[in-house]
Amino acid sequence: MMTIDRPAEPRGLSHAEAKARLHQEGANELAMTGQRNIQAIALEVLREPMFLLLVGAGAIYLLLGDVSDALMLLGFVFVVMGITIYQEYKTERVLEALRDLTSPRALVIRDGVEQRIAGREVVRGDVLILAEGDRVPADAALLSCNDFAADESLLTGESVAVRKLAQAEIGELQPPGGDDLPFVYSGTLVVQGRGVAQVLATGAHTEIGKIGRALQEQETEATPLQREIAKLVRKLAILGVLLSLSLLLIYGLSRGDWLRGLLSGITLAMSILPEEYPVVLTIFMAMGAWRISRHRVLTRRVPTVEALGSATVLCVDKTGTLTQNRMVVQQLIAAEASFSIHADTTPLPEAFHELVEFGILSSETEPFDPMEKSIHACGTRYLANTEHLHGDWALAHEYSLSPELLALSHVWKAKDRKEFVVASKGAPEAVADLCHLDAAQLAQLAEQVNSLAAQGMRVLGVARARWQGDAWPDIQHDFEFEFLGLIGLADPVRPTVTAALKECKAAGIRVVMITGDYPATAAAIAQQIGLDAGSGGVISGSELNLMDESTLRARIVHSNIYARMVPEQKLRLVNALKANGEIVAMTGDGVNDAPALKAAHIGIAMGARGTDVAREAAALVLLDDDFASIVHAVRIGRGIFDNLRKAMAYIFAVHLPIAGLSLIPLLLGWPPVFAPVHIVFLEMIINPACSIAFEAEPAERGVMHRPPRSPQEPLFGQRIVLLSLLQGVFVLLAALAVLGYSLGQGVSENEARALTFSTLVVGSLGLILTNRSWQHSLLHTFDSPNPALWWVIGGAFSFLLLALSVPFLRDVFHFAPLTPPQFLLSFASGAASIVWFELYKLLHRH
Ligand SMILES: Nc1ncnc2c1ncn2[C@@H]1O[C@H](COP(=O)(O)OP(=O)(O)OP(=O)(O)O)[C@@H](O)[C@H]1O
Ligand SMILES: [Cu+]
Repeated sequence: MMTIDRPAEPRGLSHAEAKARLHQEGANELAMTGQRNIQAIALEVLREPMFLLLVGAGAIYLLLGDVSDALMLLGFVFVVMGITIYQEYKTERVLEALRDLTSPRALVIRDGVEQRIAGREVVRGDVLILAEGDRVPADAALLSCNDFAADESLLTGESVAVRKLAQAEIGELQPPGGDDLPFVYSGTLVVQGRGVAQVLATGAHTEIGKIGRALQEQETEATPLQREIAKLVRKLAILGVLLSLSLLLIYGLSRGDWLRGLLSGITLAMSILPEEYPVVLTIFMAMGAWRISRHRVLTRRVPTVEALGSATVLCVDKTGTLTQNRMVVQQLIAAEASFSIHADTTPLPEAFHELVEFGILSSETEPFDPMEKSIHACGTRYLANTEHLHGDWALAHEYSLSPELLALSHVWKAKDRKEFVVASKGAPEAVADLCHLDAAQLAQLAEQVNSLAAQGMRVLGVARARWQGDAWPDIQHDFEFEFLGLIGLADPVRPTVTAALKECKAAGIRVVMITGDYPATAAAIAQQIGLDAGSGGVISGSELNLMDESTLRARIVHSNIYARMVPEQKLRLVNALKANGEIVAMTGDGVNDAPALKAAHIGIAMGARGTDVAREAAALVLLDDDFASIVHAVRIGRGIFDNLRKAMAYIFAVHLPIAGLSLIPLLLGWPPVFAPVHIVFLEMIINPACSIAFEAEPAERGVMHRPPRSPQEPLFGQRIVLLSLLQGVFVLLAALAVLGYSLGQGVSENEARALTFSTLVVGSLGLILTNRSWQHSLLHTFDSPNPALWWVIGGAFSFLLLALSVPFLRDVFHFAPLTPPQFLLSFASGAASIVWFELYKLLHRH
């Protein structure tokens, strides 16, 4: 594998050129599927059963000759429709913004500066930097590359990777097929190497665009929560239809007035109709994803928001997630001597010069690996003006790191020498293996490695060899390596990690460290950050290979540190944890992490370090790669689930008195309390209350002090159903009592209706307040701010007062004016109906 000298760094397009071209030739995107515009949303709303029922009710009013009732109802219909469409539109926008954020990015050079831009902004002529794991954003020709191969199966169906070679002359773009061509195609995957390429075609002009195939979002299966809610909705819908039909029959047969019977049937159907449940679920998930994104975590699959709250194990990489991935050479060991690097001006003793020299020779000339960068920096500091720096040597051959041998070698051609110089570095045990150390040397080495690793340092071994001959040996073992020493690199831990780990512990979430690093290093870092290693000790990659599934499942319960793991082993760990019934979140960044990320319940890719492949496989993307952000997301996820449950309990509870008041008076032979217009009024409280007010409710203080929710635990457990039923029953009883009492006092029908309706409205506003917390008293919740809630409650209450006092509205609602004592009676009864739940909370807490 020969390296090709890179041509002088290309400058790429200028910003102005790129902007003009984007304007002229259009964005680099394929037709998207599944977008909803406002017309589509409106159409969907028009097909809703609620809307059809309202139109039906309006038609009946017309038949009955009640033109003003009919018009009023239709007027309200438009208000409710407006609110619904606005909400859905807003949700859609939120989802779209998320899609934009999570859509592919491209690394380009513009004005000579590397920068990440949205894939859709790539234009013809842009210079792209492509690396292993990237999705190619546009059709392009390679200007330079290193050991480059692409998976073009998307276009050709051929799954074997295609080797690419840069060419000096960029010819015409050719269709895919065949090795050693310079062209790469939009949508295909870089599986090996790095390269710089110039864009030849974008958007619909690319090969994939010509096929007219859109990169489809993968089908998402319904989550348990979605299924649970669908089931609930089905049950309630059937119940509603049956009850409404019975009411129609009873009314028609007993009173002979079929049209009014139909109207009452429709009113009842509207009051039971469970249309809020799926809407609320969608809104909560979308808004939740948006809230999480403000903590620099992007949600690629929205239902993950729900899974976050039940995560029991977080499996995280060490380097870059728990630590900063800012490696600094800290200690050198050569033969028996050791040298600590400090800020002072002590020169580096001669004994260590070769160690650093070969450390540099076994690194890239322009390194991007933080370890290699820091070895270079060390050389610049100590070896400047010595004969140990070789800027003029040419790299003749290289052997890369592999999971089987964690070492890499570079073969150099010096101008003034006949023989080649070989430099190798890698995991100490791998380099020791290359050097064929004897038992005594190995024992001494192990001691030295452990002394560095115990301080949390990453340790690299360095070796040297010579080579004469024309052909390169196949494997690194064929060189005669001589061991030069050890380099210890420190990687500071992230300052936020310790606190985040504490939070996990309190929240009953286990944290598991999976690292490619040496066991002692992993253990030392774990100790520094307070990660509990578990009673089973560190498990290494080679030990893991010897375990069968059942052993692994037994051992994994007691061990939280997995060292010297290769990415492929992450999948086994995920599966073992899943088999033990855990809900697993797993981080990853490389190409080989994708299967584990997919298998985990919550795959988390790294935004800064991660590859496109990892991002595509993951459900969440951490923009700052920080472990603490995962914990934030979990906390938000738990809060969202709580709020969802509160909102659902509220909807459930509030529909009961509405349905009861539509049904029971008729069964008792009393005048009907409700017409459709009253239901519409109540919907105008319920809808924003559950979707806006509960959504904005701050998480309860204890969310991270209780164990994860079991995924089997339904949103509506028996206790919750029972309690919300009771909440509804009490409001119903209060309203019925007011109705019965006032009818008994011989007041007019309209007065009785006004009294009952006021009681119901106050009761349902009370339900909102009391359901804000299932732990703390209503008064306690005044401390936690929620402006949206107060708008909803204030608005509803003001509108009630208007409906009672403005003559025109009074007519519409068929109300009679109330005296202040009468209103007070309604208010007090409504408020009293929630007192029991406050007492229940109080007793339950003690
Ligand atoms: N550029 C390199 N030169 C020499 N050795 C390397 C290099 N990169 C990695 N290694 C060796 O391979 C081992 C594993 O590296 P790997 O990249 O798998 O770990 P990592 O992914 O950086 O760590 P983590 O799993 O904690 O994120 C390292 O501990 C080191 O010994
Ligand atoms: Cu020297």
